[in-house]
Amino acid sequence: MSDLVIETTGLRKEFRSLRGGLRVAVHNLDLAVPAGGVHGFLGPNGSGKTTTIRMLLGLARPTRGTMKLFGQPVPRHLPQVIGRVGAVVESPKFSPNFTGRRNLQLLAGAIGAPAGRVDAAIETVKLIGREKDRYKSYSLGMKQRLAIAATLLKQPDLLILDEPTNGLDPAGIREIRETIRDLGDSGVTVLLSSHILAEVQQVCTSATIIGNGRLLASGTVDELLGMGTSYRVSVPDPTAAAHVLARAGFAPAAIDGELHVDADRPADLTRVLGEAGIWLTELTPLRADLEAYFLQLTEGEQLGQDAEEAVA
Ligand SMILES: Nc1ncnc2c1ncn2[C@@H]1O[C@H](COP(=O)(O)OP(=O)(O)OP(=O)(O)O)[C@@H](O)[C@H]1O
Repeated sequence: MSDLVIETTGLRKEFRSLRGGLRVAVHNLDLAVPAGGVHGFLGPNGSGKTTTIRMLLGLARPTRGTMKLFGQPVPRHLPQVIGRVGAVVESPKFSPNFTGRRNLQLLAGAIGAPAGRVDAAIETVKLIGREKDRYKSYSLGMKQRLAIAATLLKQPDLLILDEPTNGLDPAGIREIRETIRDLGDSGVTVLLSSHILAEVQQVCTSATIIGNGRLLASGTVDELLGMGTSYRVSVPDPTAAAHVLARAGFAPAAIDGELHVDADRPADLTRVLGEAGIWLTELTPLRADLEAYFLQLTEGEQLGQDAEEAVA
């Protein structure tokens, strides 16, 4: 039995453009989101995140491929699982003249959720103190938190948030990120789509990186941080070390008098050099965040642009 909450295989979505071409928004995407924690769905603008989410929620039809939520094929079995899924994809419609709390009470009534959940949801998203103010007086960040509160009324096991910090000021962003982290810690699986690397690095436990609708990398954030990292190798004899590393299949480079080498696992460098009797005086990772890695992966992608593909 799979413990994946979201699983897509060969997922593809084509849109037909007015000029008769095909725009492939999602290319054969294999997405695997494990249960628990916050999973980042990271990609530049226009890379296919919203399209993928809309397909998962039954709002758009895939051209090809399969999707499962909680191990159930969707959209076929969506009615069986949708009760376990909360999503903030588009701005929800709240009544501007009602208070935040009243809006939630109406929603709770509509879905048959116990009234007690309203206050619990308000507490979770940290709207206490403002819940009796009219919705129209809320800041963008408060509106976003109310939207998340609305999804919590059905106590979802999976929460899908499409770029929830878009358009917020720094304080609003911080609050939403805290709320998302708390939800992940509380056992809800959160899929957080974002084009902001720092956000994924700060909030997520695992992530999938896409560019132009294609999977670029996937794994725990720690794995992604470690992948393809470049190291500065300090040794008494850099020339000898460069020979040894090259013989072992690495590609050492002498940059500004320093020896730099890419490696997935730094222990491999230590071992190879140690076996040749070369002892490191220092091994320093040169890239400590996802930013450079992400930029490297998405290099050559048409960031934020629509990729037109001619009909084959
Ligand atoms: N209904 C549609 N008809 C035609 N093309 C579409 C449609 N919806 C999305 N696209 C195209 O599909 C591609 C992926 O868009 P999508 O909104 O999924 O990306 P995204 O990663 O969510 O980007 P953003 O962060 O800007 O929302 C884009 O090229 C977009 O123009």
